[in-house]
Amino acid sequence: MTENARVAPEAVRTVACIGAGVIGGGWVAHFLGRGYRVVAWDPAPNAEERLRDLVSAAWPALESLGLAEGASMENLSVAATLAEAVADADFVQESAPERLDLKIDLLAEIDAATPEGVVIGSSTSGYSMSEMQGSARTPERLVVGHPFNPPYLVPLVEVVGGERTERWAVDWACDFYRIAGKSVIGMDRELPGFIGNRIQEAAWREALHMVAEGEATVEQIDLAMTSGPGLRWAFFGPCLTFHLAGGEGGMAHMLDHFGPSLKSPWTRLEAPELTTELRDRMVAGTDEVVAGRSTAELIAQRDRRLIAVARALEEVERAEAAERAEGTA
Ligand SMILES: NC(=O)C1=CN([C@@H]2O[C@H](COP(=O)(O)OP(=O)(O)OC[C@H]3O[C@@H](n4cnc5c(N)ncnc54)[C@H](O)[C@@H]3O)[C@@H](O)[C@H]2O)C=CC1
Ligand SMILES: C[N+](C)(C)CC(=O)CC(=O)[O-]
Repeated sequence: MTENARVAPEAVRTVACIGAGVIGGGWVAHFLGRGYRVVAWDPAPNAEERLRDLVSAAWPALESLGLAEGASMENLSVAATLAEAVADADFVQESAPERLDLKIDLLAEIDAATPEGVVIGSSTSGYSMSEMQGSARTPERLVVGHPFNPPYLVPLVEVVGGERTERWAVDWACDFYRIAGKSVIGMDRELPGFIGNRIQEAAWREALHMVAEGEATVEQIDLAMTSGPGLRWAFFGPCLTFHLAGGEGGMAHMLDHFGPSLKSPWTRLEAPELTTELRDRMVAGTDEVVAGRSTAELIAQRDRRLIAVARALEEVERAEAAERAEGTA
């Protein structure tokens, strides 16, 4: 149902990036690295210089990952006005500050200036599109495309529409982001914080509780994640990781064994009721992800990946230390 779109996702040539700070600039670098022409607009007086610096700094990483054919920093232009930036766009990515009033007005302005049938994605990290699309004339083409920082290296983008978004726009955006090299989660309903932020904000809230109450230092919290769960989450995620915590009994044994501790005061958050339905859903969902692999196979995969991540980090750290010693870092 993407016939409502002006161009097919695979025919996109020009992307407009509105707002070019940390995330907008990261999107610009990503799209350039993938061979698109990018037109950016940002109202800050030093925006162009800052953006070109960000892209230049990102370029070596993009080169080492492999640039798309024709990819070049020369394909970036910075427009003088928002209307100029979106005039020839096949897709628009909005990455302005996270303020609801600003997003509502800006998305209406982008919508009014953007050619018909062009999908507009917002990088918002928490607002729902239903909250933001109220003033747009054609809200049916507005979607959330929530990235992770930096968008040119972290692949995930979460895509979801609002109450007034049409299905074709969500499908189109999912297809486009995939073609543009992203790992896409297309969501069929709006959730506060989407999926990734909902998970990481829970950990973040606990970290802030611990620092506020003097229970742990920032260093301890970061070490706890980078030497612990974070290493595993890079490849298995919390569900498959805890499946292995149940040994041969897998997720079922894990929930039966450790489920009651969800109610213990380890966490300051309200715990969900571990109903039979939730337990069974977790076990079935984990079985799908396991896809027939034995516990031994999963352990071997996990260990190979842990070693690979550790080696890769060591290599980077050694290179940085050598650069520091040479005074180049
Ligand atoms: N920083 C992060 O880690 C992440 C941020 N996001 C989302 O990305 C969006 C941008 O956040 P950041 O890049 O971190 O903020 P930022 O403050 O680094 O960049 C915002 C940019 O928007 C520009 N701007 C200000 N008013 C504007 C307007 N009316 N129209 C267009 N641009 C305007 C600013 O000059 C600035 O360059 C937010 O919605 C945020 O929630 C999403 C994922 C991660
Ligand atoms: C800090 N943040 C909530 C804006 C972070 C994100 O939205 C995603 C990320 O990059 O972790």
